[in-house]
Amino acid sequence: MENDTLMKVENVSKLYQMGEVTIAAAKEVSLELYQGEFVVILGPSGSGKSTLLNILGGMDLPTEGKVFMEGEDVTGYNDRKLTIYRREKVGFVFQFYNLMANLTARENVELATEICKDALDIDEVLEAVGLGDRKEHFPAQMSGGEQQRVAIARAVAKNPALLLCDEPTGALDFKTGIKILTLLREINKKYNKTVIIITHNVPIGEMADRVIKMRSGEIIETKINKNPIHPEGIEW
Ligand SMILES: Nc1ncnc2c1ncn2[C@@H]1O[C@H](COP(=O)(O)OP(=O)(O)OP(=O)(O)O)[C@@H](O)[C@H]1O
Repeated sequence: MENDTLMKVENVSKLYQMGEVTIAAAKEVSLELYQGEFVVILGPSGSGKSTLLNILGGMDLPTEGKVFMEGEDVTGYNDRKLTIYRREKVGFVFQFYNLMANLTARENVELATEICKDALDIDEVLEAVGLGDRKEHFPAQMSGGEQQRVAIARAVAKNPALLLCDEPTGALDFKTGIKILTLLREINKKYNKTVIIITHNVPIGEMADRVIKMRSGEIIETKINKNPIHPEGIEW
């Protein structure tokens, strides 16, 4: 693991006012993310994982605190700058792929890269995710695992600084899930991308360089894995 800081989260809270009650979806969260690191954020439902992910990804702003990407204060961005931030700095991978049904695998990736400055070669990335021979297939002609590979290619081809994955194996069977985790680790190494997975699936933490545990909007534990295991060694 390299120690160049990519992101800094400083005392971030996200508060929701529900009538008389204030809900803290995130409570004074502070953390640093390093270049090329593979991080798993673990926590049960309602622990604040999505809230943190949305803030890291520039989809939401905190009520309090600051977020820095490569030294720049994202929390000070206006809407236009936030849009550029999401477009150029962050690649998203979701549980349910979110592909365009009427576009082929290649076109899905192409569409995402068209608006990016430093996009990678689409065909090379599709090869890297193991879809070299399925580029012209539509999502309906592909398995869930293959669709998730397209979604990963789409996120990676933008050449973002950060890859945010929200329960990327949540809709997949165990074996396919392991393959997707293996792919995410390969992408992390090959492109030296910082990858963050959020999940409630505890064993996935074993493959990470660092595991961050959340509960009730707070980070309750951070663990560094000196020897993260190969995803094929994970069982759930
Ligand atoms: N827009 C909102 N308004 C009010 N409360 C919210 C809002 N968004 C999230 N919360 C609350 O904040 C807490 C954290 O939610 P969050 O979605 O971040 O958890 P999570 O760990 O991602 O859960 P899950 O795994 O179920 O997606 C929850 O108690 C949730 O109900």
